Amino acid sequence: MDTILVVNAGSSSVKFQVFVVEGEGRLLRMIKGQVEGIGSRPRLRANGAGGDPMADRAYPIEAIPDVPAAMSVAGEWLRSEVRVNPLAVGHRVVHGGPDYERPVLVDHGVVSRLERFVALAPLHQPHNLAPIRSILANFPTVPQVACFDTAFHRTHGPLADHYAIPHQLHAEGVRRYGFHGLSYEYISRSLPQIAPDIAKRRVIVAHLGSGASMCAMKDGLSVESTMGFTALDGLPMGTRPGQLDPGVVLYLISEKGMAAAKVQEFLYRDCGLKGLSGVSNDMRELEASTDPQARLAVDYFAYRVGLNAGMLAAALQGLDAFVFTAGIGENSSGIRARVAEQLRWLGVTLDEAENARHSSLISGKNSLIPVYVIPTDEELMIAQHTLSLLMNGHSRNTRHKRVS
Ligand SMILES: Nc1ncnc2c1ncn2[C@@H]1O[C@H](COP(=O)(O)OP(=O)(O)O)[C@@H](O)[C@H]1O
Ligand SMILES: CC(=O)OP(=O)(O)O
Ligand SMILES: [Mg+2]
Repeated sequence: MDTILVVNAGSSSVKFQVFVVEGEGRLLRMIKGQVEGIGSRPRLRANGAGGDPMADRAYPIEAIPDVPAAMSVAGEWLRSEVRVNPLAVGHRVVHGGPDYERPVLVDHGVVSRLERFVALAPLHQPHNLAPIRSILANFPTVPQVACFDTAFHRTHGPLADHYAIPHQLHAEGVRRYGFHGLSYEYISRSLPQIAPDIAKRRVIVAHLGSGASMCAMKDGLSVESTMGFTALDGLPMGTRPGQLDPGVVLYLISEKGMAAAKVQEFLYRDCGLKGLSGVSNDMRELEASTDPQARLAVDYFAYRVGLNAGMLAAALQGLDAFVFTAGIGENSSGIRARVAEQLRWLGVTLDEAENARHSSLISGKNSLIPVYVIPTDEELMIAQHTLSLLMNGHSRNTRHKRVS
């Protein structure tokens, strides 16, 4: 049986799926699993093709303190209990920089070029590259494909791609890349089936997970995003602040004497919902808490989603649909209701019962803008890209520009 293994390391989870490759390049999902709750309540869950449970194990926080530990647990489970022996492995790689605008077959040269972006995505890039390196070393004949979060946003025009800084920096690669592109690509490809009337129109997709961003789509393509050069900008996240006056960073350096590495650690790990609430980085815990700071963090999150929706609606010059996806967007009816409140001025209303049921269409009958919940599937996108590179035997991406 030919299979494709997909690995997706996020900031609070390691997700994996195994697909069987059937005739005519059809993919059939065989296993879907994740180690989630890294840093809060680690848990390994995996289901088989029909959703049948294959594993559900909770771990103490010290047993899986970080993404590498989660990767080992997932890898060990796949090796010992599933004995996967894949035809190819597809990886999510968060930062593709200015060079990579589509998925690419990986070799040592590609890995070293992608290493240059580790500093631009320190929560993700090292963990995306580690399994690639390990498979290259141990199974050098297994083809591997890197699929980039940044690639889907390469359709941005110059206004969305620039910061107001001297041009030389843009030429070096200091650009507004945008992330979560595999998730947005999946939503873009799903919309024609789910909502054919709006698929080609002006849509805001809110990818609300541990990392969170929003994308303005027109005709199924990304025209603007809340994230930029790194995955720090835009919405508040589990442990990242989102939009922040750069003056705060200068203050940390000049007044608090923080070195660059300390500032990086602070911005990626100590801010966001965790920093603001002082309670948790996990939205489930914040929603369950009566702590006033936890309440503030939840309100702040919904408020900032609303503010950013206004910005993206301006980029689109109107709005025809709003889509929720990812961990919070798919599972928290409470956050969706709060966000919808923030969008009331646009004529958005929710149907409470449909929202509570996590239905696909959750807007009220008289809502001026339809609101959808679409579970994302970054791993399916990666598997499809991996298979198509295998079948078409595509060459490696060769445009290489300087980044720093
Ligand atoms: N039922 C729920 N209610 C509220 N938040 C949830 C729920 N389920 C998951 N989440 C949130 O989703 C986050 C994980 O989202 P996910 O998209 O998987 O993130 P990542 O890919 O960055 O690890 C968790 O940190 C948690 O805050
Ligand atoms: C780019 C990013 O923030 O990814 P994730 O949400 O998976 O952490
Ligand atoms: Mg994710």
